[in-house]
Amino acid sequence: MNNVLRPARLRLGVNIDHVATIRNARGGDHPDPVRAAEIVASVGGDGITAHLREDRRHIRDEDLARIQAATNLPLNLEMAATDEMLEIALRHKPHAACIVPERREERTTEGGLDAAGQHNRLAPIVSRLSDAGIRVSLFIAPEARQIEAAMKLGAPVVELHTGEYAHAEGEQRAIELKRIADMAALAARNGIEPHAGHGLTYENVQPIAAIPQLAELNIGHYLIGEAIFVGLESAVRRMRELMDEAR
Ligand SMILES: CC(=O)[C@@H](O)[C@H](O)COP(=O)(O)O
Ligand SMILES: NCC(=O)COP(=O)(O)O
Repeated sequence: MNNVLRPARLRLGVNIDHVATIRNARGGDHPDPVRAAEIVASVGGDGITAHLREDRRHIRDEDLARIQAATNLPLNLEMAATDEMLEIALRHKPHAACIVPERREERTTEGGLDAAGQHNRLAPIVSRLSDAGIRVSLFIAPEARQIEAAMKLGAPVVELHTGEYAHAEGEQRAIELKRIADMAALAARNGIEPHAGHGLTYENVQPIAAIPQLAELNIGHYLIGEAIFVGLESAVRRMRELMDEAR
């Protein structure tokens, strides 16, 4: 492992969707995801991730500009590959757009984007985002054919879905971890910056953070849940410490 080029620092992007989930439960404006973004910035988070779902169950359109105005942190906008979301991304020009699969009836993002099967649908969206100076990321399962598809699409970044790893137990977890490590290495060898995220917690983050090629982790639901008990500052700091220890 020593001869692998490690990105200087593993970045932590904090997904603030579920602050908005709690806000929306009562229809008002508290708690405000913008306040969460400001706290993340104040404790050294490296970016804000927000998923504007088609059903607007958490983050809403008006949140995007407010988040962008509130901090200098790069915004990673998670979006479905639809004309509506493309138009929104082009209007807001986030630092990055992470294209994710979306099904309205799902509780959370259940699998990766089928970049291999949807080349023709994705190609114009990737081009238009890239032409607008938005860094495109594809949220994919850790599979070689999906990395190859990302290469064909010219995506500079892939985010490897860590959900299967997070849910696995015993020997299966080691198998899932190896898939992610192998695919991070494959992506990096082919000039694609690998990120990872979904379902990461204090308990399972370190083996992922130790994968040398990974440049960024995006973590949300667990951090926002933990913030209820210890505050968002402490939760982000603790995650940062665990990530640093793992490297
Ligand atoms: C794409 C992803 O893994 C997460 O950002 C997740 O989609 C957050 O939103 P949900 O919790 O609504 O799935
Ligand atoms: N892309 C993954 C993400 O942003 C956060 O996922 P989770 O930690 O909320 O499961």
